[in-house]
Amino acid sequence: MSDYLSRTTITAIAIPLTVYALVRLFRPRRPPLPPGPRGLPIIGNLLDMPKEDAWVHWLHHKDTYGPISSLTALGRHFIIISDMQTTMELLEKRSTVYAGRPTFTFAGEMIGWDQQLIMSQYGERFRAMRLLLKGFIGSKSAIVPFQGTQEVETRYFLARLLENPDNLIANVRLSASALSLQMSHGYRIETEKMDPLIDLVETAAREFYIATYPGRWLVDAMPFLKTLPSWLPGMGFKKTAEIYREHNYAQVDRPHEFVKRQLAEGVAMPSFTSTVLRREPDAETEDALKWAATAIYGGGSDPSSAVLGAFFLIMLLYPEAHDKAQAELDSVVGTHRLPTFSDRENLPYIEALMKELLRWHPVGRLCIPHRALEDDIYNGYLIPKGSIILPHMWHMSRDTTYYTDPEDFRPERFLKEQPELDPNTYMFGFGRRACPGQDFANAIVYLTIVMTLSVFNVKKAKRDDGTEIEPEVKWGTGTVSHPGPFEYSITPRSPEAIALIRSVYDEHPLLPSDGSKLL
Ligand code: HEM
Repeated sequence: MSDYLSRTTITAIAIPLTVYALVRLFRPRRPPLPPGPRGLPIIGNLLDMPKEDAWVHWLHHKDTYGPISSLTALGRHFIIISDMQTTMELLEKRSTVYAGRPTFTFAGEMIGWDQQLIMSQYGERFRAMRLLLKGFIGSKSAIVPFQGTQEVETRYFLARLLENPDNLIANVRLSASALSLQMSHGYRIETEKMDPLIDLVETAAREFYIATYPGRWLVDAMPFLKTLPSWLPGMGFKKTAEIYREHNYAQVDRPHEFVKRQLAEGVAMPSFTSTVLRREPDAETEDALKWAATAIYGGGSDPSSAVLGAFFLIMLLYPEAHDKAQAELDSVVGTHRLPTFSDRENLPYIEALMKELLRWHPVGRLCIPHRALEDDIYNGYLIPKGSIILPHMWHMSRDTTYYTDPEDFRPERFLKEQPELDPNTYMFGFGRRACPGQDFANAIVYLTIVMTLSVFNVKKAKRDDGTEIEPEVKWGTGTVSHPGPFEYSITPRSPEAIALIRSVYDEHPLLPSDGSKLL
């Protein structure tokens, strides 16, 4: 009996083991992940993840592991791509596979940032938002109707700069916000005091950075925590999520309702929101509309002001570029009027300077992460579904395959008979997630540069003894990299320039802001 039992037991154990061994032996082998640092049991590469300044942290990956490398932390795969060819092959050619964004329980599900275009997942709602934006700002011709507004706003910028040259960066931001909100909602901001809508948007943006800070919210690693009752100890994050959620939704709903009231009263300014609302959209389209409208100012004003902040710093560091740009403006436009959009095609040096500005200081050095929506195989490596993809744009901007002496700021590289690679092909991102505001962004940058240089000299500040002060070059470490504070001198070029700047108040008297109409 016991013999029989032991034989049965052995058989019962041996059969499944044999089957398991055979399955393993004949199972198609999963290709390896791209190379990367060796991880520890359970936590994987958690200790290899960046604590701050992620783009610097990943710099060495290209030399150590090649153009594509990987890490796995707490079961999540991160793929770092450091060259153009791999990026284009994956994110452009296989764009549907890589059209996702990382998911966050706290920022996404609990606060609702996954409703915002920039964090939304690929699908019908995403496509509806992108389609609405495409018709409005998705091409050079689409933005033409807003050029007049842009010219007036940029002239206000010059006038504020003349009155208060010390507030350069705040003024740049104000201008980008003023323009974006006019385009998105026909909303005129307060310029004398803090505007309530900008206050709300900036609060929500600050909270977004806190909410997506890697490793800060335990609920991202253990999503079940969100279902526990709020009175339990350690559940304070639920209250925080509630407050942040209120701000996130308010920044979307309040300007949208403002436009609806303006339309009802027959006083709505032309804008993205009023144009689509006039077509009486169904509920789904209206929902897509209000979140897409938020993307115009939420997605646009920060990177645009970062690029312009970099422009002013670069003018101090490379005075020869400043002088050449001014000389071109003087010969093409003259000094009796301000440049406009119609001058753009006759200003090749300015166009080259804009490209070099984008390349030399990539404001989004690691792009916005994409997420693989299915398993993919590239060059024999497995990129598992759910992997977070980090395209290292800074590396691309410094690649000597495309750029000679990449550390030099040299607009001439784009004016050669064989121009070097135009950074517009990658600095605005890739595939289905590429920036929808590229032409609008270039228009903002163009007009600010040409109008500023035609009436102001942008130079290094001087000490009392006349010696120049070298500006401090320090770049912010956020997702969008702004320059740190630096000293400068911005002075009008002539009395004629002063008169041109001031003429905006006669030609376009300042209208009252809409701040008080935002309920
Ligand atoms: C010079 C200024 C700008 C730069 C350098 C820039 C760059 C970028 C980059 C690199 C991305 C990520 C693309 C990707 O994931 O592959 C992006 C996304 C985005 N940008 Fe821009 N951008 C700028 C201005 C603007 C403007 C003016 C708008 C306003 C409409 C805008 C709206 C957006 C939105 C909504 C997204 C998210 C798209 C999505 O997830 O589908 N950006 N931008």
